[in-house]
Amino acid sequence: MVDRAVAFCPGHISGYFRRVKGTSVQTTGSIGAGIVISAGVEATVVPADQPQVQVREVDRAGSCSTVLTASPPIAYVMDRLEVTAAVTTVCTFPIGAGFGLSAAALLSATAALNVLYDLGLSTHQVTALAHEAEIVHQTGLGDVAACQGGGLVCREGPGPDGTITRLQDLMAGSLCAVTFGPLPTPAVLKSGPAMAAVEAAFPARCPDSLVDFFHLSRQFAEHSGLITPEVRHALSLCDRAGVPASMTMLGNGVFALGDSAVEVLSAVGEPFHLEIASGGFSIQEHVS
Ligand SMILES: Nc1ncnc2c1ncn2[C@@H]1O[C@H](COP(=O)(O)OP(=O)(O)OP(=O)(O)O)[C@@H](O)[C@H]1O
Ligand SMILES: CC(C)(CO)[C@@H](O)C(=O)[O-]
Repeated sequence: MVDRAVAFCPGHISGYFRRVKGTSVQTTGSIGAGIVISAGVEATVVPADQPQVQVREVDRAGSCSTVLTASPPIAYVMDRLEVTAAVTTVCTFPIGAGFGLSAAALLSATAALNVLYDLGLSTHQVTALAHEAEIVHQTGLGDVAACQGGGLVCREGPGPDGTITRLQDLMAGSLCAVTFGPLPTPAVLKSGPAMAAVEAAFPARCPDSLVDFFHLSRQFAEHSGLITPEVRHALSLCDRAGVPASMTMLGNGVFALGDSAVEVLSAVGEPFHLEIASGGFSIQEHVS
């Protein structure tokens, strides 16, 4: 009998995406490209009589505070699994800023619940359920599929079983991001005009390098209609300094590549240092 299980899942920044409506939730999602980042979500689960979720964020000073006391997509997972538990998620990056944290929370919580209650789900079944919750709640489209592994990810088919190519061991140089506040994913995904512009802007090929990824992402961002005034200002500073940069999808923020990126973005915010993760979600610990 396990008393507590802990799992971790990296986050994901989408550079460009296009929604795909399939014939089932598993074939519904998005195609596009992004990077899986080492910052993500750790989920700890313990048995409880009622489903409970606490969403905690650690700020830059290291202090941890509860930012939400509910997470409908995680509650959905418990309902589908017919289990109740107290789930605590902890992240070090802000929620709603384009770091794919809803997907990371879903994958880590589902994986931990599987261990806690010895449910016998395969990795594929854990991923399928997390993706289902993400699609049903419109908290994301392609992040669960991306966070099955690491690297620079190109998804050419929707859902966790779509064709996914991962470029690993990239000569990344320095990567960083700034955020100017949340851009709630469900609000954008539910907007017809926003999604029509996104569809028209989609660059229909995979990147062959990190620099190419920034180039394609920026082309997409420029045509997507999603660039906010703060993002425009930050992108102009990057352009002037010759720093490849684009908008974090879907968040009101910018991510950038290269040794001078931190300095340039420091003029508009406090940059988060990014690392490309080499793998996807995993169980960290279970205590009997
Ligand atoms: N760390 C988390 N732990 C638990 N639930 C979360 C977490 N992050 C997001 N969620 C759930 O997903 C909902 C939507 O979050 P949202 O998709 O805007 O954030 P995000 O995934 O960080 O952003 P994005 O999808 O743009 O990268 C939240 O209201 C919450 O219910
Ligand atoms: C919709 C999205 C841009 C943000 O959650 C991402 O999930 C994606 O690439 O599908």
